[in-house]
Amino acid sequence: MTLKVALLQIDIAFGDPQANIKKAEKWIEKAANQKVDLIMLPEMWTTGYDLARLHNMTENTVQSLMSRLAKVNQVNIMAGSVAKREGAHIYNTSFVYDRKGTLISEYKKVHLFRLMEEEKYLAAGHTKGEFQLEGIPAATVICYDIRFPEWIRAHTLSGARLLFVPAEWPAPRLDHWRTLLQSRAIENQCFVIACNRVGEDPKNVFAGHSLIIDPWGNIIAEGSDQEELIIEDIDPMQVEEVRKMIPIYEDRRPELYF
Ligand SMILES: O=C(O)CCC(=O)C(=O)O
Repeated sequence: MTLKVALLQIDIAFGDPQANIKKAEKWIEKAANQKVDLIMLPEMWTTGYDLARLHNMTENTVQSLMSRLAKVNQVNIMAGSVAKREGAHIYNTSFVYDRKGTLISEYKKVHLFRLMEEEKYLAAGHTKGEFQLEGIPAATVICYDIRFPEWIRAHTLSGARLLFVPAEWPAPRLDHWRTLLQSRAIENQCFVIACNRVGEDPKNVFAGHSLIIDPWGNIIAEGSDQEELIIEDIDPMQVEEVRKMIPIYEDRRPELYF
């Protein structure tokens, strides 16, 4: 069984949730018309990194909208991440909805990125981002999380075969983006499906170059640095083939690693 995946590589209006939600709704309809199985958005796509004003912009209506769009279009939606308030804290939180519109995953970014001052405005999550996508073990991590190979390995050790990475990755470190994502795919023998934004905010230019990488490390789809709908088929069975050929999970020596 193959899965047709659509990445919405969009620009994000700084601190303007209404404009961003309207745009996402249009792009989701456009992708759904192409009969895809999953639609994915980037990181913090309702607000961008307007962190100082986030307390006025935590957007909880977006959850019911994503659930409705998933159900109406009978498509899985990996809804990137948005700022979500819980009590006194705001978290960089990702959501996944299945074809019935049911919330099947909620993940709060664990590693906060100091270079963009996340630790000043956001609280860090403490739990893994595992879920089942149409019976396939999958996981979400967010942007900076990919610099922590132990965190990704923790997810693949408990079964993840598909790794989703919503991001707002800046252009000056495009080489890191590509190399880190390819490394995570090769060393964990899993698919990596990474949706980055394009455009700029007052402090950063963003790279685009969203990527879909197979478990052998081949880049099977790559965006440009412009807004774009990227659609690609993936075959999750490829994970088993690669893991059989080079059985790293059997050959690990964890007793020596700490
Ligand atoms: O690690 C990086 O270079 C970029 C990370 C980032 O932009 C983020 O986590 O939002």
